[in-house]
Amino acid sequence: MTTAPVHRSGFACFVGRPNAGKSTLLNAMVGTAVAITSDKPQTTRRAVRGIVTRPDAQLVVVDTPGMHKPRTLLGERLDDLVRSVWSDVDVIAFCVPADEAIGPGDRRIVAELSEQAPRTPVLGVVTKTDKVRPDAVAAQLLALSAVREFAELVPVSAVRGEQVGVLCDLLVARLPEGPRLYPDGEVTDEPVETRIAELVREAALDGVRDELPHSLAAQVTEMVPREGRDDLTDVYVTIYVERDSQKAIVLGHRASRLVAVGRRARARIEELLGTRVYLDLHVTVAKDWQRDPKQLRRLGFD
Ligand SMILES: Nc1nc2c(ncn2[C@@H]2O[C@H](COP(=O)(O)OP(=O)(O)OP(=O)(O)O)[C@@H](O)[C@H]2O)c(=O)[nH]1
Repeated sequence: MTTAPVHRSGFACFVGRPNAGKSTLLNAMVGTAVAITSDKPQTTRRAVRGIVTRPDAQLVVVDTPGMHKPRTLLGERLDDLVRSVWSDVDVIAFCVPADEAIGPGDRRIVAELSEQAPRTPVLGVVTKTDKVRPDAVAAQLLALSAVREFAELVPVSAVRGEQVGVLCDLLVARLPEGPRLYPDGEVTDEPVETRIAELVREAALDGVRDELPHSLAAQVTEMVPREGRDDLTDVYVTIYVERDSQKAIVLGHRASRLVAVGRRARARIEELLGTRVYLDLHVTVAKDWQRDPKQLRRLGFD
């Protein structure tokens, strides 16, 4: 007698300190760059979803911003967002990088996880295993196992693609039985405008120094097909900074930096839209937008 194969579907999320490698892991798992990544902490500000569709399962991965001690209104909103995601998923992967000691920040997140999602299974993931020797990976797994009880412990290297499939299998195993939630071929349900704004922000963040990243936001103000052309899209994006000095940094000498940012972002947006793109970037100062409820709402951080 044969039984019908089981199909599972549901939601997972990656949790961890900023820079733990969550977005990179999500991208490796989905196979397409959905969430943006950078070497600056706190790059991710939205619950971007990556969708893995395979014959036996559909896993929707929700990427959350790195947790941190909130210092601004934006910080508080981000933490609220993270918590609302936790209580809404079937399985959580708690990530720590192999090359950094587990510290109070990690323990705080773990404690909050236990409080906010007491019944959700949590997998312990050691990321960036390619950065250290195998014995250090083993030591980190041991250290992680002392933090709390995990449903599974998994070492991964998103950059080398090592163990990413294993992690995916373990996440899928924790999903309930159910039909597909999204059509085949869909990798994210983020609106295209959001993905475009994120691509611009990613390009603008590249190479800037410490304090700017948190002050930078981007928003698509208009996106229209060029009249009479089906192969060209006009895209208008505003980049927000908090101070004049930051505007000068983003623009660069005679706007040379902005031009380079535009060139890089345009290539990615063309890939995304499948048309040629005319990209118009405009930099504007929105004073202290991270602390201003009205501005936060306008930029979509409700
Ligand atoms: N060597 C190595 N580097 C990695 C790996 N995964 C991520 N990184 C790097 O670590 C940095 C942070 O990665 P992200 O994926 O942006 O980290 P995140 O946890 O999503 O960060 P936030 O968005 O700030 O929460 C980037 O420079 C990545 O290239 C890995 O498997 N190996």
